Amino acid sequence: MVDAGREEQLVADAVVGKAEQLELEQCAIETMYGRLDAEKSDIGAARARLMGSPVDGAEARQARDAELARLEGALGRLQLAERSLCFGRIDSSTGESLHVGRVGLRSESGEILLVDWRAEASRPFYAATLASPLGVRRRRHVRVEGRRLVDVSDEILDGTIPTAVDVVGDGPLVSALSGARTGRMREAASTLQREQDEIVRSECRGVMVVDGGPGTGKTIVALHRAAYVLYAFPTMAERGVLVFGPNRRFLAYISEVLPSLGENNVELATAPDLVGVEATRSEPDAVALVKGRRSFGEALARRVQERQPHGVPLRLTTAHGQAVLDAPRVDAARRSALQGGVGHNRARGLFLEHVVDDLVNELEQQTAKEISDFEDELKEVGVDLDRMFGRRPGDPEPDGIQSSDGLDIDWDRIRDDLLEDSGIDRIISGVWPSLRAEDVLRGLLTDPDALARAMPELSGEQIASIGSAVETGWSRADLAALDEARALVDGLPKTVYGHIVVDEAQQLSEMEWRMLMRRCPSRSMTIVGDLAQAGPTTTITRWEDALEPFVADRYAHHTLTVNYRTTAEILDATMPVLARIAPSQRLSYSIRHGEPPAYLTVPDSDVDTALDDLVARLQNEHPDDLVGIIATTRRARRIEGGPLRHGTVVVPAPDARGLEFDAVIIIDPDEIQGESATGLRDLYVAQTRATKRLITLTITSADAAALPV
Ligand SMILES: Nc1ncnc2c1ncn2[C@@H]1O[C@H](COP(=O)(O)OP(=O)(O)OP(=O)(O)O)[C@@H](O)[C@H]1O
Repeated sequence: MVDAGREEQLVADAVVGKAEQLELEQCAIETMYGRLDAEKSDIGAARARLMGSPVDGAEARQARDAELARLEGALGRLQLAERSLCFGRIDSSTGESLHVGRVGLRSESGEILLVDWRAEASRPFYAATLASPLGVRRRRHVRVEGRRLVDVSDEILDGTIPTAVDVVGDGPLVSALSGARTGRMREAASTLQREQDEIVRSECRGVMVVDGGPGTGKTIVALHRAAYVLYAFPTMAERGVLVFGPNRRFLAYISEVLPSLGENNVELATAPDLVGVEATRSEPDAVALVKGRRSFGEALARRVQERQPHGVPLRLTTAHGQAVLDAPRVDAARRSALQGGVGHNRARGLFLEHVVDDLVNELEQQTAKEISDFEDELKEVGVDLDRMFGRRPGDPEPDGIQSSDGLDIDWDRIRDDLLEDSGIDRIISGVWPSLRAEDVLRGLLTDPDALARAMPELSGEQIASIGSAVETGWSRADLAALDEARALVDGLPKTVYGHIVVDEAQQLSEMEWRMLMRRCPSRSMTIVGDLAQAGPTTTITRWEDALEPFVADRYAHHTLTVNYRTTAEILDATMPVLARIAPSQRLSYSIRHGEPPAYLTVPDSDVDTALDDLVARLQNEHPDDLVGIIATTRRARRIEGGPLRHGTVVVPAPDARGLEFDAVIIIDPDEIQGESATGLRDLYVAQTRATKRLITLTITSADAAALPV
């Protein structure tokens, strides 16, 4: 037992200890910022020198531009490291200590001042636990504002007693998670948890799938993984890293994470960005669903194949003679032209070359035969050809075939002529016309018979409506189909990536998986998603079904289990819905507690007033809260079109995936549930967006009174 006087002394020691610690850390941090400034100015000077030095020739200019780009990249990274340059420190049981932060820094004499969070040396900062301290005695979280140290917080991991130089406080994770949301996701390099860090730092260079319930940090892991790939796998980084998300609202939400991790070289894209075409038309989910199936791509491929010759001979008439190439020869030419997935239009040129080669061969043989027949005829009538051409006995036979006037036939020139011959081109166009990808897709969408064959589950009415909608623009499902048609017609996309991160991957249709895989020939991907949150336009219900066509079973799979977003009370309230949409999925484990969810009922005519009252009350009680109002698409549009409610964001339930708010108001679970075939999943998504407060407004028939339940 510690007596009162001794206790006071310990507290006083701790206070002095903390003040001293803060002072020491502040000194260390000032040194780091000093080095950061020096490195920035060194790079600035190197850049100025380079720009001022003369360059001689294109090669030297190219080399200089590459070096300039490298220096600018390095400078950009250092500039981005300014905020929270250092956020942690580990002290080993043997007395060594290491500061961890956004970039690596060394003093002028080469001594390590700061280690990049992605470096191997930083691993214990994330991986050490009480059960397995990995030689770490103390893990310290450091909080700076501007360049000023604000606080430190220590965890003692090796079981030793904290001393006056240890500042044991609240976990920084809890304070990070309890803070108000801003509408933009924040990076979490300083609080990445062990199970997350293991995935981020994985040595796996192929495909990695990360799933887990809502709020388990899948997006956080995916984005930190992208930053890690850029740091640790330079060859992948050189080929580019893409983060693919379901819509622009989501991309805007995550847009600040990578820059604040010092990485500006990552492309963020949605399907319209990849395809370069906007989806301007909506369509029934049932139609989008079948358009997203692989069989739709196969129908497109058949349409393109039908514009190539199969089992037919080719009759060719040219100024140099006529020839018929039989069907096996035409088929062989087609097959070799199509090798390597070059696409119909480029293959057409190769097919023309094969056909012309065959034609020249044929003409050569025909000419040789004609000459030899003619010679035979002349011999028969007694003409001595040797005398006629002045050949003496023992002279070699003429090399190649000669025309009757004694001149060599230049078959190479004839070949070149034929390649340019408009007549031949017309004949080839008859069997292998040049195509436009848009026309191929439009052709299929407006061909009721072909559609009925490709999509037997659609009604005649739906098929007719697909055809008539084509002229009014492309739908979201059309984009992947257009991408597929382009690959078939014009070959694989020019822009590919060394690594692709896919978020909300449960949303992808089979055609969208193909669209992404086309852009990642190395099959190096981080795929995160939650199949229980899948929307109505995907047929994928298991990761193996999505990946098998591309990598068979060669992929790693991790499941995250701790919920960092939602309080335990809110999570519990989602259990009945989860049990219906994904009975085999276990609820994640929440590390935070809070208010129980609230339920209100109002008549339809009072929804707007009830919403106003609710928002006013929330803002009064919790002025910093960001409030998400989630409703059906129709209702969300109506609310958005009404008066602006400051501090709120209105989101249609199908677009809420991935987002989060301090408080969420759900407007009518039944309406959301009835909006689509997967409405219950949309409801689950809506219920799992709140970090602190969840309020559900149920609409009753007009005459029922508003009553809290
Ligand atoms: N290690 C961490 N440190 C700080 N915050 C974290 C950490 N891990 C997750 N979070 C926070 O928890 C919240 C949920 O994380 P995230 O959005 O990545 O979850 P998710 O699994 O992608 O959810 P959903 O399935 O709903 O898209 C976010 O606010 C995120 O910043």
